[in-house]
Amino acid sequence: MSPAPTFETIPETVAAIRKALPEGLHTPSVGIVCGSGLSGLVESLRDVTLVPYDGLPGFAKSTVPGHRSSLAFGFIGEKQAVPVVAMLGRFHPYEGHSLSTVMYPIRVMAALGIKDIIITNAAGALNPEFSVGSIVVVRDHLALPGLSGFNPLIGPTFSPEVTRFLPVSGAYSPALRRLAFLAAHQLGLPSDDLVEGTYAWVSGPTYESPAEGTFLRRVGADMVGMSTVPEVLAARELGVGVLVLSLATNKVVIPEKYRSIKEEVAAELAGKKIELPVEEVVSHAEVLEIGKIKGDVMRKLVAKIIDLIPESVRDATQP
Ligand SMILES: O=P(O)(O)O[C@H]1O[C@H](CO)[C@@H](O)[C@H]1O
Ligand code: HPA
Repeated sequence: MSPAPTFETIPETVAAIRKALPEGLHTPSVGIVCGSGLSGLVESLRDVTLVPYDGLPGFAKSTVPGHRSSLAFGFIGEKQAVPVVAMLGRFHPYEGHSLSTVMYPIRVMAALGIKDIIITNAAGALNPEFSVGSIVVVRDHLALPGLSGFNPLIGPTFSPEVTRFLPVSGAYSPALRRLAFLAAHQLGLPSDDLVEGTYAWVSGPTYESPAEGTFLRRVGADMVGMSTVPEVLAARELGVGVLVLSLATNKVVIPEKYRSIKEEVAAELAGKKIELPVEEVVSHAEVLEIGKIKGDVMRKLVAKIIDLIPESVRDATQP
């Protein structure tokens, strides 16, 4: 496991990044986190400067296929040239990274000056009304590891300035969520493409068993994934406005009724012909494939949302 970075290394990391950047990009106002297979979001950026994670104090290397290990700085927007920084690749606890390492890039982006962050991820759909390819504007979360003793903010507070007891009831900015739906409308996306829901954070790296999927659905989750929530907490702790967009890359297997091998054997012994069900299995290859198919829509949506964020909002800390 990489050593946990602390707030004391932030100035050093910020200085190393700024040294690699042209003047106009020193203070990005919006951050973007690219989820699995979604690094193509960078194609919306103009005048890009890449800063590899390798060599940045406190940064690790992403080991997951579909995650590059670089920060991309550039400008987005038709109406205005908004300076942004995108993480091409994130860190997940299941890779063996500490939660501090997972949150560190968000804290660095906040120190660089971002006021808002758009966090994207690939996730499994639990809500039966969602289709593969739906984009979910996250309105709330269920932090399963957090509820069971692995809250990312356990331990010494990150810096003397942040609160010990972070409220998360309003973590997902209503103002930014509103802009997401306005942006979808302006892009002419079909209304079913963009929906709202609650994201359940699990540790992974296994996908959910049918019983786990059933449990998560019953307790109110619409989507499930292995990332994002630590990043949301790190951003909110520092007053950064948060928008999370989850791409439904697969449906989580939630059986209406379990297949009964006992009944199948009985039927076989009685000489009856039975039809065997097709077993559904999720794979990361499928997750990346949907990311590729929907990547362009996600890219246009994120660019449009950034274009719609009024300067007054970008320049003020989100409520
Ligand atoms: O959340 P992101 O990084 O998009 O990736 C999602 O896809 C991977 C599983 O296929 C897991 O890492 C899950 O969290
Ligand atoms: N479960 C957890 N994480 C995921 C999934 C899933 O089904 N799909 C993509 N990331």
